[in-house]
Amino acid sequence: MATSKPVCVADFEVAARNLLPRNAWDYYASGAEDMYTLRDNTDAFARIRLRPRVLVDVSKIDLTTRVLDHTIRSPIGVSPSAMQRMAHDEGERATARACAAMDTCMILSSWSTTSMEDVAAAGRSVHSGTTADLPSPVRWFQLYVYKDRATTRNLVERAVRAGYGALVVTVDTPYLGRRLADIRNKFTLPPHLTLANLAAQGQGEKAQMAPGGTPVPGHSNASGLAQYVVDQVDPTLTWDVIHWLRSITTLPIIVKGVMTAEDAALAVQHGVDAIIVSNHGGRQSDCCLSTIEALPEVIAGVADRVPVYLDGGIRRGSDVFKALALGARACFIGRPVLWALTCGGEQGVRDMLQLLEDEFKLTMALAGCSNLSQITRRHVILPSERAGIPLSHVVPAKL
Ligand SMILES: Cc1cc2nc3c(=O)[nH]c(=O)nc-3n(C[C@H](O)[C@H](O)[C@H](O)COP(=O)(O)O)c2cc1C
Ligand SMILES: CCCCC(=O)C(=O)O
Repeated sequence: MATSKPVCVADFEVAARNLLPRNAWDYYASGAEDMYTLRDNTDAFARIRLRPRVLVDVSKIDLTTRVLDHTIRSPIGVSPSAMQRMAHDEGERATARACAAMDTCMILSSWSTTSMEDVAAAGRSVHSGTTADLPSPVRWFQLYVYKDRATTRNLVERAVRAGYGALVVTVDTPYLGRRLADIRNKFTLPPHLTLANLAAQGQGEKAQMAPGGTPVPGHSNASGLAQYVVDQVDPTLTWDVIHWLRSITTLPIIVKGVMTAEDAALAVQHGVDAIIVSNHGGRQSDCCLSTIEALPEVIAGVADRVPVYLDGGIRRGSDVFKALALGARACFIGRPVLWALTCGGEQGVRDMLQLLEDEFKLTMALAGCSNLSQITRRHVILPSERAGIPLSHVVPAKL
């Protein structure tokens, strides 16, 4: 932990940067290519301003929300990020315990360095220790679809058995984005760690990330990770995969990585249960829009038929407020979890989530909202509106 307690998410980042080995820091922090989208994800939030309402009783603020059929304590969940044991020996277990303690949703990566069964048990132990009637923690499993469908099917079946409540299918990664630092570092997983979900199904050798093998599109000189993706992950996926998944599981299906109205409408047509607007933290296609800028069109494409969540660039409670004002039902956090994990394991992640929750609650109070349904489109003002287009042209007043 830093010598003084972090007072904002950025403090966790500075502390983690000083603690992590280069290979791990670069992998966690990088975006693709020139990292325009990575920067835009945060900068675009900063360009949105609030329209606070006053003289509203905000002495009690209710942050609870529902994600699919689960009630969680606040609309701030945890995105899937691979290989968390590079940050802290307890890795994904610590994140699971922190999420359970904070009563929020954790999405576990397919490429965790702890098996999904061990993570499931870790999340559960916090709750079962003291109060028997507390609900099980909300955990979803993020799925990469392997070329080998038997491998994929095994992952899904194990996720069901381990009690995961939904599948989050990542759809923005037919190949890995070009992350220059990882290429320079020839990034691979440190030798004492494995992609535990694959190793647990007897595919330890597939979880090696050695350069060499099938040529990687766009990578004259690939990182071990990019090579692993090109060897294993199915780049032929189409919307048919949703129907295939439906044929093998009854779990709700969420697609992660939708950025346009067209794909949002297709996702609904193909029967998904929810959408996560995500550009993979700017790690896949550089130059695509920030997620907060893409959110309005995705919301329009969905037209209230399924819930829309968002990740990418959330670093402040006010960012969560802005996303909800623009129509997201909840937000998910990526890198800040890895920084907090590095700094203080489970306690670090709890502190970071608490900090974001406190900031969000204060933003609500200062904007005159005492529950989430009171956060509306009229609470935010976009750069185009600041530039002179009157808000009344964009959102009709509902007084
Ligand atoms: C180190 C790292 C690993 C990630 N691993 C995965 C993954 O395994 N599966 C996935 O769907 N997304 C993965 N992501 C993307 C995140 O789920 C999320 O979309 C992104 O980090 C959100 O942006 P933020 O970091 O600005 O909060 C990863 C992101 C990072 C930074
Ligand atoms: C297929 C990529 C695996 C991990 C990941 O999603 C990331 O590094 O961004």
